[in-house]
Amino acid sequence: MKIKLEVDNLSYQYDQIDILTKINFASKEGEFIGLIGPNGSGKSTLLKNISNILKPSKGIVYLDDFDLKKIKNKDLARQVAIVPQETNINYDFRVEDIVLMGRAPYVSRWQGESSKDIKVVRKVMELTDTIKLSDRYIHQLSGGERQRVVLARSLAQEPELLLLDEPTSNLDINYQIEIMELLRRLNQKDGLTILVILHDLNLAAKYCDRLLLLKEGQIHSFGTPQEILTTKKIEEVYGLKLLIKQDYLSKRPYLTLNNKNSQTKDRLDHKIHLVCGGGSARDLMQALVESGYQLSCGVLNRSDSDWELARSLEIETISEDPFASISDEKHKKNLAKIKEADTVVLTDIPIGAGNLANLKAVLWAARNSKRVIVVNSCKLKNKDYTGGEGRKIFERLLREKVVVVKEEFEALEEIKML
Ligand SMILES: Nc1ncnc2c1ncn2[C@@H]1O[C@H](COP(=O)(O)OP(=O)(O)OP(=O)(O)O)[C@@H](O)[C@H]1O
Repeated sequence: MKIKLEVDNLSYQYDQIDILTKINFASKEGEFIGLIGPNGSGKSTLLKNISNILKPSKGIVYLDDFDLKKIKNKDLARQVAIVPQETNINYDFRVEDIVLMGRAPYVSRWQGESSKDIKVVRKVMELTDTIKLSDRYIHQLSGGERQRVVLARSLAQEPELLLLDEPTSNLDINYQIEIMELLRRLNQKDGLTILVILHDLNLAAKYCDRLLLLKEGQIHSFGTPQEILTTKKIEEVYGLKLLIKQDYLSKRPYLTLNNKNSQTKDRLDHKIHLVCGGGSARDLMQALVESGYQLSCGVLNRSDSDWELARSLEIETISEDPFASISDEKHKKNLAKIKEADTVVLTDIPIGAGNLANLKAVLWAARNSKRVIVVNSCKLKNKDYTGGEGRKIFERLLREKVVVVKEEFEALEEIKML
């Protein structure tokens, strides 16, 4: 059965200092939640409150609608396991014996461990690749090996809710991926509900269903990776401007450092309106933002990949319904943005009926002495889904005074030459 976690109005104080304030959230059954936030924002404290290591100063934690405080320790240990941040173990036991300790909630005091206990221990040691460490002593292990042993011990509890405090912090890149993949399998196949603290936001984006973003002991926001990992929210919480792209296949965000952070903050006094679509501005859009240009986009159909990217970069965008042709209203807005712009860039959009108005808008720009840069690659030359009408407009455009470049990066070079 999948377990549901609910945290109701939880506050926590250390030495009368508020560490967590009014935390409210609920997981769905069998959900994979990432807990993110800067150092000291209260992530570990929240995890400890949920696992009963700390008692909330106010508020209640519910497991499947049962108040956690009222659940007996042994029962709780069958439902909830925690993999702590600190994996130092004060006693020097063999690895296999440490993992076997995870069976304590099941082992009868009189009969000792059963064959089932042994079977579970073997299974979780295989899953965590710790079998080969079975006879080693815990103090002989590296930080990463110890982390996997502690995870194995928690899995041996066969919990329904697994809480993990930075389980990948000591792991090399191979084990990081392996452990996250293992957690995903346990979540998807066995229905294990997971709440995991992660500092690596890309791992969080890749694996979690939803992210709980903490700031100074309060929930800043809670939602899907796409909703949470936006440049705006990350800047609000971490004070850092990151570039956020979207993975082409999974559609999940991924973050890269913006090397020109300071330049981005000093925005250039140059407005660019980008007419794009279908991923044709994938690299250019980010490069322009990174370079500090004031960017607008339009008209883009919602859910188009360029629209998604523009949204994640928080670029002002004129949007149209998915697959709809551009309405008069949106066309006018597009022209208004073009009027404001210093430069208009047309990327390699496919010429479909939906894009005719966009082509007309760029033609209007060129005829009204706007600086227009056209990324003219073969798709635009060859593919016209409008029975020739789009092609005619495009040819008219090329007869105007426009700068034609072949590839996206050349458009950026051209803009920079101004
Ligand atoms: N035992 C303690 N006594 C007093 N204050 C504490 C104690 N443990 C943590 N704190 C404080 O509580 C706040 C939240 O700490 P917590 O460890 O929960 O943050 P975190 O988000 O997990 O940080 P990190 O990312 O660095 O692990 C911090 O300001 C910390 O200094």
